[in-house]
Amino acid sequence: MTRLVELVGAGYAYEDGPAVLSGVDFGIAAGRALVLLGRNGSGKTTLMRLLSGGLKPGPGELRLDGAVVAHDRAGLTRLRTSVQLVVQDPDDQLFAASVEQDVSFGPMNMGLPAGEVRARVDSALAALDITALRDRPTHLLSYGQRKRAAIAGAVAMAPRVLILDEPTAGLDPEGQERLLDALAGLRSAGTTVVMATHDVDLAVRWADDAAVLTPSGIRFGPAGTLLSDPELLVSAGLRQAWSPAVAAFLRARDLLAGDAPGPRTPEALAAWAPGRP
Ligand SMILES: Nc1ncnc2c1ncn2[C@@H]1O[C@H](COP(=O)(O)OP(=O)(O)OP(=O)(O)O)[C@@H](O)[C@H]1O
Repeated sequence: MTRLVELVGAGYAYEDGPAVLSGVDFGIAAGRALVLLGRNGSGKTTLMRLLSGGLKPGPGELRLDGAVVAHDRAGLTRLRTSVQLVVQDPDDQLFAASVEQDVSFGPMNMGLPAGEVRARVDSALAALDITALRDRPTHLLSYGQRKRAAIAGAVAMAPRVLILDEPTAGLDPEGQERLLDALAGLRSAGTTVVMATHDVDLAVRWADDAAVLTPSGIRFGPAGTLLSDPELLVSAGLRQAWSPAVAAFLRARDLLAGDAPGPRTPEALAAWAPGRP
């Protein structure tokens, strides 16, 4: 599995504080949907900021395509054309007067020609389904619209890896589905997407791989396996996911073959149940 960006032997402590992360060997593999889970304060945001260059690991190193990233202007500029982080609160990210101005800021700052900037903005707005909001002042957008505008700003940088800190938090169910559709479109266009979330059900449904931050370190593996492990979930302060719990219940009653995947959503269970004995 090719790791686009990775931390090797990495740790981080904020000034005057204890180490938040230590001994981290962890990377983002091309083409996989990766979810980060862990209790409040476990270090998810810190990990994402290390992977996207906002923080410098100490000790350890960050590598992009296998080469150590220098945390200087040239190194970080190169990193940011490949890896983009969208922070949790869109108001920490949006700063320009209109959606178009905000989304075009990154590509303009890269010195791209006007036509290329325009094409990237058009494509990012379309990907997040906010083309109609192009001229709207950012401060007049709804929270969900601001979330999508902030993500569009990162998408306009055409990153290979898009890292999202709790992108669905605060969105209503329809807003969550719209966002997941947008992420599915980005993934099929070749972008590797990583998200931090506290929503274990969403993680099971969405992710290929999971990284679970526990007091004894980061556990990494296939999302379906890791997030069906009750002990791991308890150690990470997470509740059990709905679909593995339902599958275990059905298996215990011989309603589901041992290796068959259970229904992934309540709607799928409702559709599946009538045909069962
Ligand atoms: N700028 C900072 N200065 C000092 N300590 C910080 C800073 N940012 C985070 N921390 C501390 O680092 C630890 C990890 O925080 P981090 O934000 O990475 O956790 P998280 O898993 O993203 O949490 P949450 O789920 O609440 O968003 C916490 O103990 C936090 O108080």
